[in-house]
Amino acid sequence: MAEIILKGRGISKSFDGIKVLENIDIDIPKGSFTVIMGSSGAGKSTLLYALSGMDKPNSGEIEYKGKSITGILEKQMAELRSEEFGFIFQQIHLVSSLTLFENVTVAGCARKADTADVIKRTEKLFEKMNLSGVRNKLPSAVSGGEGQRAAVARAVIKNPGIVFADEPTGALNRSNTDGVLDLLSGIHNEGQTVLMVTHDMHCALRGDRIIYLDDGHIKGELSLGSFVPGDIQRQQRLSDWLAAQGW
Ligand SMILES: Nc1ncnc2c1ncn2[C@@H]1O[C@H](COP(=O)(O)OP(=O)(O)OP(=O)(O)O)[C@@H](O)[C@H]1O
Repeated sequence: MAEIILKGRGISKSFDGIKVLENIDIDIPKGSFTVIMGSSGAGKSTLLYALSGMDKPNSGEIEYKGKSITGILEKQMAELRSEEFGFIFQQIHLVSSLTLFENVTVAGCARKADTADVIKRTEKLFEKMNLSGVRNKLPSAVSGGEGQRAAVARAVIKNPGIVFADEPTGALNRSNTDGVLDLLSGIHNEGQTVLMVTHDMHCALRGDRIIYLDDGHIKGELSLGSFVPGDIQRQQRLSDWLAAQGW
């Protein structure tokens, strides 16, 4: 059985006295591509933020690589997020005054990083992500798809333990969406653990495991196996399963 890289137990979260997450238990196996689905307002992003240490749950325990991260100081949590976690959001948060290439190398040059190695790895990522031609452009001068592909490069430059993606294609058209999804499938095939929130079935098909959140609870879980482009049966399985969840 795969190692559990991230574990949540009894996670609850309320906003203004309204329960959004209620006693959630969740395991993220190393190397998995887990997708959290559910209707709007089900608590998907709240769960992702709690698991990634971006927001604190009201109660519950979270373990990363076997160690509790629940009670750690904010400074240590910030270090953990910076060193071990990669993030991709719907809105592309690149530094507007830096080129795409600089955005990625700056993120990669954390403590103890070898600058020459970071530059070499960024060049490789840019080649793989079809970004070499726009590497010296500012974020404002590239397309949404190019910007989001650079954001994926930035998320993986430090070889994070987990990449957290919150609706990473929510602001993109279909062709740019597929470009970003192909990158996510690519990094997953290379062994990267990915945890993605989406409300889009087309995106969810990339996951090997789907969790359905409903009214603050995990209602169901589907094991989908590896993604194969154009697999009609996979689409049907997911679609039938989502319908059974009340999607
Ligand atoms: N910071 C906050 N303050 C108050 N309420 C919040 C906050 N963040 C989330 N909520 C509320 O918690 C509920 C769950 O929000 P969340 O963003 O986790 O849902 P979601 O499933 O990701 O929805 P969507 O698919 O629409 O993004 C919603 O009712 C939302 O309004």
